[in-house]
Amino acid sequence: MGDQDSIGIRTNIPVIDMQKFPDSGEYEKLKEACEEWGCFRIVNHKIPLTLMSEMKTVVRSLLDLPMEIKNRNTDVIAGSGYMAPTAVNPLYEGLGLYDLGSPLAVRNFCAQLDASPHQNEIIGTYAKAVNDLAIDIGRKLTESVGLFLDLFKDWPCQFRINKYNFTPESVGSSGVQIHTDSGFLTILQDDENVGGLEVMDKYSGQFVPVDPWPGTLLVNLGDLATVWSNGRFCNVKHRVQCKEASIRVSIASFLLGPKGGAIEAPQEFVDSEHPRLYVPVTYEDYRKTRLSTKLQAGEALERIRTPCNS
Ligand SMILES: O=C(O)CCC(=O)C(=O)O
Ligand SMILES: [Fe+2]
Repeated sequence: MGDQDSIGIRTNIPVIDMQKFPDSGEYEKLKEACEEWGCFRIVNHKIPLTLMSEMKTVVRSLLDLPMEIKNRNTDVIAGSGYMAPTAVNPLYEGLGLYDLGSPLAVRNFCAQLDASPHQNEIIGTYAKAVNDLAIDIGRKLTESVGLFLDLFKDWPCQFRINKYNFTPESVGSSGVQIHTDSGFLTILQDDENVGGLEVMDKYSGQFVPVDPWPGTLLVNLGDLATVWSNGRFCNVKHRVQCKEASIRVSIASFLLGPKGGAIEAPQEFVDSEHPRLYVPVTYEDYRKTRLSTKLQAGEALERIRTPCNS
């Protein structure tokens, strides 16, 4: 699925039209997108375009705050707070909020950054809308493989506001190295003008550029989607490259996993031909494994393999 160039290399990620559900053809496309790419664009989602652009304006101004204010955005869970540029990622910085579904967490985040009541209102509205959309997509994804579960209702969502300080000197270098997301799924509002995001085609190993497409959103599946689906869904490898000398801003919202509960493949995905690949794991434990091993591109899944594949 997706377009191919003249020598058969896939060049475009799939597009899912949210308004076409419950059309069975769209479910089929969604399933294929999850299995073949672990990544797709969504069009005709319910997040108003005005809210998306107002949110971009707000996050740009938060990222422009002085360092001493951004540093007040401290971790709530490991790695959830402000990340300043580092030697490994000198062009990247990000602010973070855990958890989007909690009005109190949103208020705390805004208070730390001295956000105005207007900014607070926009962040709160966006957080609720994206949280609801993540749950809706999660549900459609499970329906696409024939399961009707209310799996995601209480799962926390975290967001990261990413800024890439691209300059003429940095063209050609890396903004964020190759990685997979560790949670279940990610909704990304990428920069409407500045490209640089690339996803890996799992067959060819080649990177495919994800060009900006204003008004749409990108969905990436993470490691826990691979665990839940017993290896059917692809945890897409991706990276951000500096392609042009312009500041790039994106908002990534991660649907992580059940709070404190373990995630495991349902029995429907396990049979003699498809033995259980992974032991049940909580998001928190899996995240610890990723951080302690520094394995960022899905390799940490090997650490939770079922010992005897029963
Ligand atoms: O900035 C982007 O487009 C991607 C960011 C990303 O991959 C992430 O935050 O996990
Ligand atoms: Fe990512």
